[in-house]
Amino acid sequence: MTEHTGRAAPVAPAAGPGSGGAPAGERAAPGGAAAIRAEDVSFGYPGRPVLRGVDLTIGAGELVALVGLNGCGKSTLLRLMAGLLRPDSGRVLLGAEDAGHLTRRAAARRVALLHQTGPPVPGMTVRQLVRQGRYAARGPLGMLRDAEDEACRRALADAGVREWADRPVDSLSGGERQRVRLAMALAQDTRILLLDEPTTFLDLRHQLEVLGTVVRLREERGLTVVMVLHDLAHAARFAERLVALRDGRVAADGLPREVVTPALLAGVLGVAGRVGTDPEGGWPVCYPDHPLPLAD
Ligand SMILES: Nc1ncnc2c1ncn2[C@@H]1O[C@H](COP(=O)(O)OP(=O)(O)OP(=O)(O)O)[C@@H](O)[C@H]1O
Repeated sequence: MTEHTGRAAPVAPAAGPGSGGAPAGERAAPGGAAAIRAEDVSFGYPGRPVLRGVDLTIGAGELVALVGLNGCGKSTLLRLMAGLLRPDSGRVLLGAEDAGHLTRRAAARRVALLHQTGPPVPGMTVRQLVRQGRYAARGPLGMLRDAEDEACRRALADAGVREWADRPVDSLSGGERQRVRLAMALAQDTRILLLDEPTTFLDLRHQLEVLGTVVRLREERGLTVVMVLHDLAHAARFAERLVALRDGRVAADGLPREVVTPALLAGVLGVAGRVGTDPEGGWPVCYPDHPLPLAD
């Protein structure tokens, strides 16, 4: 994995995509293209409504952080964007295509989703697991394409896990496995990357390294990235746009320096606190104080 300086990609509001004064949801995407568009999306599990009328456009090339309390629907929204769930009403478009009409394989050629999975298959090596990320790129008979080995090699290197390629995944620590999951998602080689808590289990150093890698890959390859982060400091620093969900709805959407306020902390994240500005980087810095009772 390439070293990241720690001086994050100040996701240059002035020059970056998504900058400008318009509300983020209405902002024109770079080149005018929307990579993902959720249109009035509602979804629930049996007896449990989760998302209620979500309208959200992610422009091609944007780097967006999705934040919100546990259970507010962040992972569910990513699964809808990945075509793994179908909305009860509304629709999710990937480019011009309705994600709900795509086969799993077709969706996986467009979108890679890093998510928390169950325990690894005993004895399966890192290389074997990362190769599974190539399933959508294979032919219907599972024939390997020439590009497969190269894509896997590149994904192992990008995620910084090449040295573990021949180790069984079940012999790795939680943080090491998390980076292997990132490699598996990168091996899909898609233009859209959805990352559900990509820094879970990682020590601070590796959190910064993984987020730096995401920023770098997005810049180098023009990827569209939506990542769920619980660490608001990281969301504010590494993403150029922050979307907050509350009770299954978009409660805030905009540039981190506009959106990260004491009102967001209190009203959306249930925390009393102050917000300052990093003197060097210019991104917002939160000083959370104490939890607040959650309003219904
Ligand atoms: N497969 C499922 N069946 C039933 N309910 C589910 C299922 N998956 C999630 N839920 C419920 O849907 C709601 C939203 O879950 P989701 O995982 O999208 O939340 P989240 O915002 O990602 O939470 P967290 O921050 O804890 O990961 C929660 O109340 C959860 O219990």
